[in-house]
Amino acid sequence: MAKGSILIVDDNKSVLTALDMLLSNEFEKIDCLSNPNVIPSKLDKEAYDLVLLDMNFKSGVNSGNEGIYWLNQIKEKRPDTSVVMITAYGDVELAVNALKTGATDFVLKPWDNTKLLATVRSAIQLSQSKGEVSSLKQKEKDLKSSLNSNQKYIIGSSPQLMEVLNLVRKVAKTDTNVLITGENGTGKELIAQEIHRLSQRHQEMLVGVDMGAISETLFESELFGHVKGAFTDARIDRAGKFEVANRGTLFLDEIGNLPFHLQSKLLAALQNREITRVGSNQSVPVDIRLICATNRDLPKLVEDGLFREDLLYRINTIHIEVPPLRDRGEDILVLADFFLKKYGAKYEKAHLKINGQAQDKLMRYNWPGNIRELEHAIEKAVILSNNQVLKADDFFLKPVTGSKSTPNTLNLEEMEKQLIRTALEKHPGNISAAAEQLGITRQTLYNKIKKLNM
Ligand SMILES: Nc1ncnc2c1ncn2[C@@H]1O[C@H](COP(=O)(O)OP(=O)(O)OP(=O)(O)O)[C@@H](O)[C@H]1O
Repeated sequence: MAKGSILIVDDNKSVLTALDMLLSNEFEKIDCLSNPNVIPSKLDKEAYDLVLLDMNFKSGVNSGNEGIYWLNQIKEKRPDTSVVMITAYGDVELAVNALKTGATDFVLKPWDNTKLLATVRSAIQLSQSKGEVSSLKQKEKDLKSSLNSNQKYIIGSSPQLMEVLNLVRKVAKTDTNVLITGENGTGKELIAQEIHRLSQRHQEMLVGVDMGAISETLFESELFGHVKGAFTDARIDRAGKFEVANRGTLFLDEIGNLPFHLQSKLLAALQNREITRVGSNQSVPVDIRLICATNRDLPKLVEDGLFREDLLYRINTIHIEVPPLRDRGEDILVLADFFLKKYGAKYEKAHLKINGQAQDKLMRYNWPGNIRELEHAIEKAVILSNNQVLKADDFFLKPVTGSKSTPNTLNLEEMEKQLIRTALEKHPGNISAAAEQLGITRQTLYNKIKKLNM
């Protein structure tokens, strides 16, 4: 017996009985109604794959209007249900009218059993496919909203961060391309997520691609998709990131790592707003909002011939620079407190605190790994400490070395900062000793720390 539920509505009892007998041999569930007024309450209780609906209920009136009326009612209540109209009159106009209103098909009385069964089967199939499409669409919607709800909060209250967030709010509502720059771990991806969340595309996907992690051979297939057989491993058709992000936002992270010879392919897709899957010759239009991020100096890469100037112009309509954590003053402690609560809860160590000396240490450190490094430092301290109050020694921070903290282009102010930092690192929590090492008084050191916004 085939899967399928059918509601037959006809005021002619003998028609109802004949159809019931014919169809109940073939399909799982058949219900009959002789009074169409019961249709709405019946449909409230049950979803049918098919309604076989009489066109003319009032004897002597063959306008078909009552059938059309009930057809509309059914479509409104159950848009996925197929409706096949039954009429004794071969009126083509009526049939066309019913089809235009949303009927799936038309059957004439007296009917031919084989033909009627074929019509019913295909109408049921259509309704079941529509149901599947609706449920897939719903699943897609749920998936998108659950993906988008994984958004993390942006913590911080420094004027530097506020400036960034103001810019984010301004550009989010537009469709302009945005380039986000900043050191590793400053929160560039988080800013991209925030732009998407505040944009008109927020119900669609934010699709991220790490341009530094895609192998050159798979670049085109990853971004533009491929058709079955395009290359040895292409066993099925597959959409690329551009297509998946259609109507949403495409986030190209580490754009500065994209090899030069692939940049023109990306540029072409962005300019033409269409892509062609690998192995296909059909172009597909795509509607995406583009956000790129990098920790590299793109104008310098252009100067060195490593990044296309036309691509840079295309991606940086709006430029957002995310400042490093060391320049965000108060944010260090605000974020430290946030991560303390987060990991305190995770490792079941509630009400942890950071003492003054440890706060000083966190404030003075230059955080080359930015917020990511701060988060790891706090997590580690929470795991390893046995006390309620975390002390300076609980934070294992890398000694300030390497090119990031001492670039060749230090100016006088930066050199001063650097020297003060090193002295403070050497004498954690002991301002007097640090001042002595620097050959200045304690008060002068305080004044300098304040003036240099350290
Ligand atoms: N303002 C913030 N509030 C809370 N968490 C933050 C904030 N900024 C960054 N983070 C967290 O720090 C980590 C690093 O952030 P993110 O990945 O966005 O940085 P990024 O600049 O994109 O890094 P990379 O350049 O290495 O890709 C993430 O776990 C992120 O959730």
